[in-house]
Amino acid sequence: MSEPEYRRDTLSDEVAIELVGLGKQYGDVTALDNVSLTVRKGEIFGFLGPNGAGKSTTIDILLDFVRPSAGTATVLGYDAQTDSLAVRQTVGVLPDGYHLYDRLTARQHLDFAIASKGSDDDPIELLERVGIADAADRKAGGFSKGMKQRLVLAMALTGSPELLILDEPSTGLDPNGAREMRDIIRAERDRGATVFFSSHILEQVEAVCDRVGILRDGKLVAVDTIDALRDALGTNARLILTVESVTDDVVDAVTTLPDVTGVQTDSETRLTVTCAPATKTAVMHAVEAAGGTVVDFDIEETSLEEMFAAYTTDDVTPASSDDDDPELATSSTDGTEVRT
Ligand SMILES: Nc1ncnc2c1ncn2[C@@H]1O[C@H](COP(=O)(O)OP(=O)(O)OP(=O)(O)O)[C@@H](O)[C@H]1O
Repeated sequence: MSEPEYRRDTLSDEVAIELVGLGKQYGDVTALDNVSLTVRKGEIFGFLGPNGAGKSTTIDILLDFVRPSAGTATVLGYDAQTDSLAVRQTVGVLPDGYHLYDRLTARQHLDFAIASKGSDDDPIELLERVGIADAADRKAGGFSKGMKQRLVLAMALTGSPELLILDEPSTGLDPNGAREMRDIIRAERDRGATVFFSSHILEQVEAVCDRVGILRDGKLVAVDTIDALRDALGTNARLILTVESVTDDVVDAVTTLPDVTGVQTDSETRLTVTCAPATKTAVMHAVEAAGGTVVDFDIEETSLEEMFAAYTTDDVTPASSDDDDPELATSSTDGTEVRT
């Protein structure tokens, strides 16, 4: 058995993508710096990061469009550089800025993809999946941005690949298209495929991803579920209390608590308290001890944007999740589901 075969057999059981110490230098620019990551088979993995973080460079290395300066990338057990033909044959790809042939129809593009993959897919069925079957015999040159994106996705789905690598798949899609994209990504995972995709659209990522990795300046700064990353921030919980009467005593009692950074009286019965997550219970106790009666509460979780900013800018620093307050991880007094 040859060496590449051996590597594929051993690694491909559980691992879809393996990056080890991956680095890429463009002259003085460090596009990737010692990135190590394992994407498991069968998961939907979101690859996030601000503009210029290195997402496309990583994907380009996986597909051997770009050679790394350091480290290795393995795709379904194949070395991305030495076995790049096998990778391209096996993987479904939606690259950044894919070039379509203006004078060929959607059907002809699919025929080409089907022949390249050696699959027996029906081009119309593929076009139906991505919602452009009625444009099968129109030339791609006249397609809108979203239609082009859908056509490239149909090409990526050809041959039911074990792994889909999608670079910004929602680019150019309207809200319906974005929803259909999410449905397709889930359906692909459900049939057993692995989906690795980069995105700026955080709601899209949260809606479908099992785990995410966040790149910043070429470094991988976090890998986990969105919930775990949000919990790890541990900052800026906002507790919105409805109290029978917001008295001065109640406000004073809350304001003097340690780890309370803001108290705002919204109305005679509403108080918004900004505090560390672990202080939320103490706030409720303080209100009651000062003679207030809490009739309802709600907790605002860190928004996706705040979370993304925390991991990718210097303004906010991710903290440990050890100070989470399990007492409040239930529901508010009006039965509304809340999260800490
Ligand atoms: N061919 C190239 N020559 C020089 N620098 C490059 C080249 N390709 C990428 N870079 C640089 O490498 C860094 C990473 O770029 P990359 O395109 O991978 O980021 P990205 O995360 O995909 O960004 P975006 O979200 O804007 O697409 C950037 O600083 C970019 O300018």
